[in-house]
Amino acid sequence: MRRPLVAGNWKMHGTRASVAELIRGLRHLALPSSVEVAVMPPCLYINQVIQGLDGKSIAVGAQNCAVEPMQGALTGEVAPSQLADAGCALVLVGHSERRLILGERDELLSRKFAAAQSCGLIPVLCIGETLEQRQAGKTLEVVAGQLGSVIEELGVGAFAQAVVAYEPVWAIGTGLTASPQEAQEVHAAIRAQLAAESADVARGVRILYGGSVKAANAAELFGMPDIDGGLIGGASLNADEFGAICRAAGN
Ligand SMILES: O=C(CO)COP(=O)(O)O
Repeated sequence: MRRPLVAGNWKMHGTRASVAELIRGLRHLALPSSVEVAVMPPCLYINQVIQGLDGKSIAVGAQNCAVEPMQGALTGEVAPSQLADAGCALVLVGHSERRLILGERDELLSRKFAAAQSCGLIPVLCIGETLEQRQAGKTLEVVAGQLGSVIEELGVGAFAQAVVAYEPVWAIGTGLTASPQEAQEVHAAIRAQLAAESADVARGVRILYGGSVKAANAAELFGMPDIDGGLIGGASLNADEFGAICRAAGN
């Protein structure tokens, strides 16, 4: 059985004071041991979060990493090896905000994915269609292209130590959520694409759903057979709400 994963992507939110308060809230949560829980603070606060959560079984991840695995001359970037050194366990690769606002493309993302893995980090590959693409009936084609480019570059075996997050762009931060059936259709297609190359990898890989997940809709989404947890944005900034979402993944 796949162990559900719920990860909170804090995006570009927080100050030292608000992060301290969120850490306090997270420390008080009763979390189900059947669920793996992670938070992804802005890079600046990773250290504060790792120290603050000491003893609490919540993993810490980053929202991005450099294309080069090791430290070196790459101004403004953070190497996967540095994230691992700081105590991170995971890293997001290809969040739609980075694809769309910063122009990150599939080829670059395969390199980040490989760089992260070479340092022992678990990459969480984010894929998903825009509203325009969905309305044009291209959802499965877009998602298959984003996933397929990493499979092509690195081989399906790379997904034995990775997570996929399906995040429809139109559902991010909008309050619109894919219905459990809509999400399940895409998750099943993602798993089938992996299964075409390796049944074992497909069976083991966790595919998270992201896009306006809240305590109120989490259980229904997580109840679908191919949804193995969530990547939570806004709702992860509230410890109690985040805790309720984690508990929904454990039921
Ligand atoms: O982008 C997301 C997580 O990576 C989802 O964000 P929201 O939960 O705020 O819609």
